[in-house]
Amino acid sequence: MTSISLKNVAKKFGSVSVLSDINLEIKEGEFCVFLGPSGCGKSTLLRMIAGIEETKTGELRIGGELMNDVLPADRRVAMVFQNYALYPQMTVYENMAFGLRQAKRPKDEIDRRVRVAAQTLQIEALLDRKPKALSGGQRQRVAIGRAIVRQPAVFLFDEPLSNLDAALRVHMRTEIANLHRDFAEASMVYVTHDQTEAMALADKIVLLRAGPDVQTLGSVAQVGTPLDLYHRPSNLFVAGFLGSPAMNFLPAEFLSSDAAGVTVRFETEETLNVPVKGDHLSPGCALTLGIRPEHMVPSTDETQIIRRAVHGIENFGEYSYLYLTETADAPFIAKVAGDMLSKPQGPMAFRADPAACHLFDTDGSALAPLNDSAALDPFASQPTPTLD
Ligand SMILES: Nc1ncnc2c1ncn2[C@@H]1O[C@H](COP(=O)(O)OP(=O)(O)OP(=O)(O)O)[C@@H](O)[C@H]1O
Repeated sequence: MTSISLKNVAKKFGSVSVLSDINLEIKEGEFCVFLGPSGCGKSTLLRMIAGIEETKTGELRIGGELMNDVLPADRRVAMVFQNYALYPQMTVYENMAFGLRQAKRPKDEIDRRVRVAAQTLQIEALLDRKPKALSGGQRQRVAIGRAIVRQPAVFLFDEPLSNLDAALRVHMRTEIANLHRDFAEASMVYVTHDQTEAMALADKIVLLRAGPDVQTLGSVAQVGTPLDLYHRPSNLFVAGFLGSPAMNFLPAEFLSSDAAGVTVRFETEETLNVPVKGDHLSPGCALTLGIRPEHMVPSTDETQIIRRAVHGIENFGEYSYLYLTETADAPFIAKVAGDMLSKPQGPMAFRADPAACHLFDTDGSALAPLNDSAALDPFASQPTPTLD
């Protein structure tokens, strides 16, 4: 049993609170990613699981056992740090063997475990080198190897790839996914502020948010699978955090609600229907419509249309961004296939697929979809194109 459970966990540094009321269940074998903006408390939460930071408020359990007062070395966790934290005076072999020697494991067992881990990570040829003679990617492999040899129940990763260049990050990401497959029973908790890494690796994302100022607390904004958070954000923060370019937000006025959903009107007098529940809303109340750039599809339809002038274009060959506002303050972007436009132009019509539209209440919470499963992945029911 290597599940991790946090109940009403909070954290203060002196008088400054950084985390409040964290309740989480991470299942055995699950790959859980803590994602969120800088300073929201991701690393602090990870370090609390590791035991490097104390947990004085709430309950932290690993495998059902209360860990609040258990020393880091006795938690069966291994942590991989962003800066690798290798001992510069030791060889790769000695770095990987260090924890086992401290634990007074027999010499032949240490040797066997180090060599198996080195083989898994393809660093056997580097065992006699010192860290300064390694590339960034090789150093990170050694740091991961040092975690593997301890055969932990829980792997903790604190932004392990952020010091690597873009190509190597993608490569190491695959290696970490393979590690998860090879150590299927170990739970993995991974901190990053990179949403691509989170989407690619996670079984479950815990998206944390910081308060509006440094005195307010980090808290959980939403927990779910990557696609759950992407397709069904429960609030404006989650909707705006995941996705690049970010989701477009447009102020809208509530007009009516019926069995087909909610109808809203924009300043431009255009109206849209969104399949969400709105029985509780009063006419005229202010809402926010959310639609992702890739769901703004050029169209000749007459209904469900948003018409805007194209003020700027970025062509990337495979796709382009059309900028539909003059200023960058509140960007409104359509991401369209290919390079359909070469210069700005007057009003152009985009169809906003109802299933891909989100509506948010004045407090920022998402209005519930009429059909939960459809909203989770609005395009799941579309047939896969075939090559005839
Ligand atoms: N030892 C400490 N003493 C005082 N404040 C701390 C300490 N460690 C962290 N903090 C504060 O706690 C908050 C959360 O820090 P933490 O490093 O957990 O955030 P993070 O989400 O991991 O950020 P980043 O992505 O920038 O690493 C920050 O405001 C930070 O300044």
